[in-house]
Amino acid sequence: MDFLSNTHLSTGSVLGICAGLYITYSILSALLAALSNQSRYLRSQPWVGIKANWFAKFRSSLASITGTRDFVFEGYQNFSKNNKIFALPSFASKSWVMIPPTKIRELLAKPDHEVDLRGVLKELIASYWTGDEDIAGSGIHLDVIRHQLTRKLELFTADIHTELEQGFNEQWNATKDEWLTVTALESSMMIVSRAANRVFSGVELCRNEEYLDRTRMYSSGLFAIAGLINLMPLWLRPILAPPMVIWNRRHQTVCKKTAVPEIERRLKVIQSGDAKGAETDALTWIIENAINSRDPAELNPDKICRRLVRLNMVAIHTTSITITNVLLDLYSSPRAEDFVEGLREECSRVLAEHGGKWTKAAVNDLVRIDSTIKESMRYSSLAIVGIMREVVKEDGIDLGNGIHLPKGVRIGAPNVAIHRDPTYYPNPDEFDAFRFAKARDSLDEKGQVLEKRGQNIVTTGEDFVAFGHGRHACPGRFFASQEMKLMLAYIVMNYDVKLPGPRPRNMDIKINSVPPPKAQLMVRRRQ
Ligand code: HEM
Repeated sequence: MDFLSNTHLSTGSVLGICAGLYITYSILSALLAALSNQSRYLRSQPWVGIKANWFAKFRSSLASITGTRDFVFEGYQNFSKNNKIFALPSFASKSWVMIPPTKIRELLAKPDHEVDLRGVLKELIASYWTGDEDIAGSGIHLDVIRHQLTRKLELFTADIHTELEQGFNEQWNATKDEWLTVTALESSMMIVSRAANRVFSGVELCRNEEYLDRTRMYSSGLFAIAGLINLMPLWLRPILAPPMVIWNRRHQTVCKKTAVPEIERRLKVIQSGDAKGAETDALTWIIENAINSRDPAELNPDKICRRLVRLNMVAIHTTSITITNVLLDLYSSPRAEDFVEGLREECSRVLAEHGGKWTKAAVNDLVRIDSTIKESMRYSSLAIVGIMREVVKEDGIDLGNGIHLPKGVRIGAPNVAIHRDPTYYPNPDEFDAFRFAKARDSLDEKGQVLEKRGQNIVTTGEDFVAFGHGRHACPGRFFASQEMKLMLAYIVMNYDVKLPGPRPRNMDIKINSVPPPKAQLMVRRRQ
């Protein structure tokens, strides 16, 4: 007994000493950080959201959990409009230095060894704790998105449409006579995930409910856990983060169980040189690129599976949230009836012109559909702060007009405020579905759609930053826009849709804004 209680005591003491050391370490690091160049620099900048009261800095960082949007609008009016930078508090993470839209081009022209995106993205998903650091933000699956997927989109239009149709039949299984209530975000996520996985890994996996469920749960779990980890002070993370991720890893294990047999089958086919035996999709391209890399580790089926899961992670939530916003914005608009009529007219006309089949060329002609989605991305920005970068150049960077940002400073752009700036968008607080279609919707003397450059959804700019901008702008946007356009076209042609009440407000959490998970739609098959 003595021995046991002694052991118990000594374990307790060791834990106590460790905790003590850790807290001392945290306080020392906080003091050192406060003395660093970066902190001195931040202290000398104009801040938003800080009121003259007790613990002002701490209270403003706490308020940033749900109040970042207001801070950004305040800073935009007071500083960005005068081409100045401002500092934005951020709870439990580095504060942001917000640059005005006029400086975005200059920032994005800087090479990656001066301003870095990857490190910021890795931190947002807390990849140090949540895992897969070896593939997060780099490598073969990203090359596949950038090159093969975007170039070969036309091969998949019909397949995506087939899966969307099946997905809607399952998720929005309404009749012509009765309204069915569906959960907007959840049902969209199911439909998007099925259609996207057809292109990522073929018919078998995209119709395997367990695989789809687990990839979705893994991503949602990871985003939620990363969000919580990022809210924790640094010293608490090593204690709480490891147990938090254990359960989520289980989803990844089940994904592997389901997908690895298919991956091994493909590996065999492709390695045997039977090019025709392998389906054309992202999985095949990942394997081909892995073979070309001449790195045997890349051919590990587990690693290939983790890449497939990562593809799901970057693609499904972003697309589902965006299409949910589109539906909530469109059908809650006082002009919904006119917009929907205009969209239906366009879809029927374009489909007839293309022989009744959805092809990439047909989707390209959906100018009003394109505009409606783009308008919603402007009006209900997913990112409150975007173009996230960190200065990694030793002696900092210059952005002209005397703006110098030292190493370690985290940079962002005021997305929400740019998208509501009347200089770029007349009546910015109105959801005008055909805002971007008006210039393109007229026909020339040969009956061709007049293409006004820069109006379509995939074109990014200093005034449209929903997909980022510059060389790191979302490489999946061509794929995402094709999927979302086919989806909206399918909805307006096949369903009547209404909201059970007013549009529910999106939920702001730090720098992101998402539709409430319980937001509902009422749907009915068209008469
Ligand atoms: C509507 C849906 C989507 C939205 C709103 C969106 C938005 C974004 C944004 C804002 C960025 C950061 C760009 C920057 O900072 O300049 C980004 C990066 C990225 N997105 Fe998307 N995205 C969407 C869909 C997709 C899809 C479907 C894929 C894959 C098929 C994808 C893959 C990626 C990747 C790999 C990156 C990192 C790029 C890099 O590191 O250079 N995204 N996305």
